[in-house]
Amino acid sequence: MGIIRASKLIYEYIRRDEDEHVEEVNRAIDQLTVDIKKGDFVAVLGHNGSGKSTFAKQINGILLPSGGTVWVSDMNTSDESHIWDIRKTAGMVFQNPDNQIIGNIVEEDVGFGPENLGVPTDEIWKRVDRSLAAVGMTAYRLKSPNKLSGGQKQRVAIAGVMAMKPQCIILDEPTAMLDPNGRKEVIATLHELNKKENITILLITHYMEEVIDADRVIVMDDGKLVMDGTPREIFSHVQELKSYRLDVPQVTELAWELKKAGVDLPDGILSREEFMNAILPLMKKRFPDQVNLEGYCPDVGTFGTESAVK
Ligand SMILES: Nc1ncnc2c1ncn2[C@@H]1O[C@H](COP(=O)(O)OP(=O)(O)OP(=O)(O)O)[C@@H](O)[C@H]1O
Repeated sequence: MGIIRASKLIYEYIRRDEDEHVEEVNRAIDQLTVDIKKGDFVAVLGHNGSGKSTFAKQINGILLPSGGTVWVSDMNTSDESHIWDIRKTAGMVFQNPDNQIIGNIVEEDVGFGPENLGVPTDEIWKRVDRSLAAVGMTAYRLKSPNKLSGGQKQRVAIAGVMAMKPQCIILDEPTAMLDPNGRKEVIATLHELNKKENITILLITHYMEEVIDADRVIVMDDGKLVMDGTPREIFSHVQELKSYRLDVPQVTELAWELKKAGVDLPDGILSREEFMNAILPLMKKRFPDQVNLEGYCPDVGTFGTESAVK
């Protein structure tokens, strides 16, 4: 059984008037059932308001279910006696690292979580060393977080969560405030943590190119789980994704348009090689003077971003 499980989960935001009468009920999560395997890298996609953040907050016990159940490592989040163990097991990283970083210098910030948990001092330092190394921030340990770039700050926030030794980390749009380089740094860090430390990752994101290397992608719409599969499977369903108001990576969209026009291309996300192999003979035929001898047409490279082309 998985490390995070939700069964028929319902969450309703309820607005009440001064007399505590219910004025409005907004069902943000509607009968969501999902089972996340330990060690998986799972990306959660969904349009604004589809319920992604509400789901994340249920895992960490910030919000408790209105119906159904969430288990983290077999602990029911509705059982108050488990709340601290649940938070140690499932760490949360939010969109804005400034809200999560409190230390005056980086190493102090990373040690803050374990210190609060009462971890002995020498063990705290071991964890700080290990966490900073894992996110590639050892060289910055004595710097003030204010002097760091957005991507570096977010890596410090991730190190701070890692120092609590979680089995999984849930990240709610951790790259939303970062520039493309910062985004790449953070996503690469998450894959390192997942592969080397076997930390389960649940990444909520709006950026399609960030889900391409995930083991599994789940798509939410209107509080429900509407798609579930590998990135390749999910991106094979361009029309369905569009019906949930999700953008498809440019290169996938291009491949889809080419297929509609009769070009023989494989389904799903194309590797650069698959795309080139399929498209180059056609390009050479159509624009013989513009395709160089290495078989690389510079214009093709602009069809998708590096990461989307993979
Ligand atoms: N504090 C709140 N009070 C009332 N309704 C809320 C609250 N937070 C979220 N909602 C509503 O719950 C639904 C799901 O919101 P949620 O923030 O979970 O979606 P999301 O997929 O994370 O969106 P986004 O991508 O914009 O962050 C939306 O209809 C939203 O308006």
